[in-house]
Amino acid sequence: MSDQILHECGIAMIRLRKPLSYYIEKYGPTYAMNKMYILMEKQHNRGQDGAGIANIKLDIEPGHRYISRYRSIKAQPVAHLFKKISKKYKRAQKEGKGRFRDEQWLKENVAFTGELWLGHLRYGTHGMNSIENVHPFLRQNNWRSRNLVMAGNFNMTNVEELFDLLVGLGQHPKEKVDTVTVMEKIGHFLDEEVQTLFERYKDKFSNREVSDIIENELDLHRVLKRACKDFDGGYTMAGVTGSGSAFVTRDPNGIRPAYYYADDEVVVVASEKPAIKTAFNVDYSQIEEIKPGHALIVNKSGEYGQYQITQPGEKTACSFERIYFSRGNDPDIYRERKQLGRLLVPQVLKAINSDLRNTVFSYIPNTAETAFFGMMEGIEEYLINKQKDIIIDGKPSVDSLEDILSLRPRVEKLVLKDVKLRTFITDDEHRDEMVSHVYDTTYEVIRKGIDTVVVIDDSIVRGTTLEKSILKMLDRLGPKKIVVVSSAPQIRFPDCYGIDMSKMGEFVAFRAMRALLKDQGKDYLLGEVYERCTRARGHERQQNYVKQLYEQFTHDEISAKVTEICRPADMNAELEIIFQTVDNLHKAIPLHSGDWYFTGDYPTPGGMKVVNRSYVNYMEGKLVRAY
Ligand SMILES: NC(=O)CC[C@H](N)C(=O)O
Repeated sequence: MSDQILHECGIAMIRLRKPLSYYIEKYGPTYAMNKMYILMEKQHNRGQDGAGIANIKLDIEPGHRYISRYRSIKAQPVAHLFKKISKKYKRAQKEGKGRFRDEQWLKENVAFTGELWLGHLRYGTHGMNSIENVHPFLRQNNWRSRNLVMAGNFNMTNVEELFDLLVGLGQHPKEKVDTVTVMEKIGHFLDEEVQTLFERYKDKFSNREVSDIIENELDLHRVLKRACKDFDGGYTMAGVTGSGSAFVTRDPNGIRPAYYYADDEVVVVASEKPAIKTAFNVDYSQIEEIKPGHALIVNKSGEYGQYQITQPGEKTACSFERIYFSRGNDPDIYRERKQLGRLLVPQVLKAINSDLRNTVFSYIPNTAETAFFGMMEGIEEYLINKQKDIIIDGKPSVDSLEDILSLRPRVEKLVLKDVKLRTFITDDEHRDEMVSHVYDTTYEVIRKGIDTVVVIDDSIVRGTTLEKSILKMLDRLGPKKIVVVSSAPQIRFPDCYGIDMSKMGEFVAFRAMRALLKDQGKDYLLGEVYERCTRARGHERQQNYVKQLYEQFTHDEISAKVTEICRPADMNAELEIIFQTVDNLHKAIPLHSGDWYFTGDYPTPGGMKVVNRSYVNYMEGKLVRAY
């Protein structure tokens, strides 16, 4: 990925299903902490802002702490958290001696030794990047079962409405941060559930007995059904109660990912499968997806199941997870990325005039590497078929047979990513120069004026890194032509379900469409669409009016204009930018069909509102998020 887009959060949950002493004996006292560390570290790709972790101890006597939480916004937040936690363990080992292996002593004296863990990696899409906004969030209460600890990978498109609903319920929230809004909504119905159970049993039992009954009978299924019905967005929300029940619930379209594994020792949940696989060394086929519109609920005694929370809609899981965000060592994702590269081959061959002798193939590190392998397999296949044809035809006339058979695609590592250089010199010209050195290249492998360079990237969002860094750098090598290939289609519309790209005017595809309108004297359409968007404001069901602007042009016209925009002023080589088609995207990634950023087809009414609002913001010159 050359243009950085910030995105995503990751969740990690572990519930030990047997008494703590079982694990102490079998694996040692640090078992769950170690597993949690791996689970979170293997998802570090999902949170650039911070990380947090909470731990709940089951069945603690009154007077002892049973909820612990740490959060960090340090440069390596996961490592920072676990350094602090392991310090506690080390001290306990030193001071406790033999008691370090005693369940009772550990739980009474050492934090983070409970049976239930909830971890989170954050990239914020709402609110600032401050420690207060790092998950898990706590909603505290003196009744154990009313305590709620929450963390999520989510973005709601109707936070304002949800906030108003809370006020309507009689609450008085002190902030508008989306995680608080969502937690307060769930917390409200958790309170009601506890209260209902209390009313039911209070005449027959003492209050202390009722508390126990409540903890055992707490119906999170009912709580979530009531709380989630007004959510509009993409979400995987995880929560645990002070009494030790837990849930992870997923939006009706399955936009955000969630996977789990369970056996008689543990229930584990994570945003990505490879994290579970690596941490617990289980078979891939044993890791299941939490179904869209469902919640995985683990009750206080450790029983678990999936329950329907909202009416599941069409499954439109985010395809960007597969193209770029998620780790590429998931076997399905690996295959899909390769297939994305392979499907681009016909377009690539056209761009290089099938001249493999004078073409060098390369990729932008690191996320485009897998697509690159797929593209090269496709090129090799083409070559073998070509060689076969020539031999079968018996016409090796152009070259000698040996020449034909020895031809191999030329592959070089042309683009290297370096650390960002500090832009301490503040004038624009020098800042641009520093930006251009984020990447470096390999010299003397390109034949000047003869070779074409093909580089594949996973996506092109704003096009600025291409223009300011990569193309300038590659052009200095003196190639005849540069072909940039994007394994993702043109990003035309904003995201509002977890990826931080809601300012439409920044997308290079949008700028291209805008320039084409101007070239063709169709500028008047901008105002027409603006009117439609403003007239629709406040309406629940809206259409995506911005689509009409893109519909004026073909895929190729937009690609050609993107090429023009990204071309640095002083570039010598010819340039061509190629994008994946949406059809091929779906062929490569059939089970994750969420494609609103490419097509404008949002799966929820809130998404339609966001795209129109984003356009209005653009027209009014407001550089703000559209949700
Ligand atoms: N990327 C995410 O999932 C963000 C979660 C939440 N909206 C936050 O800003 O904290």
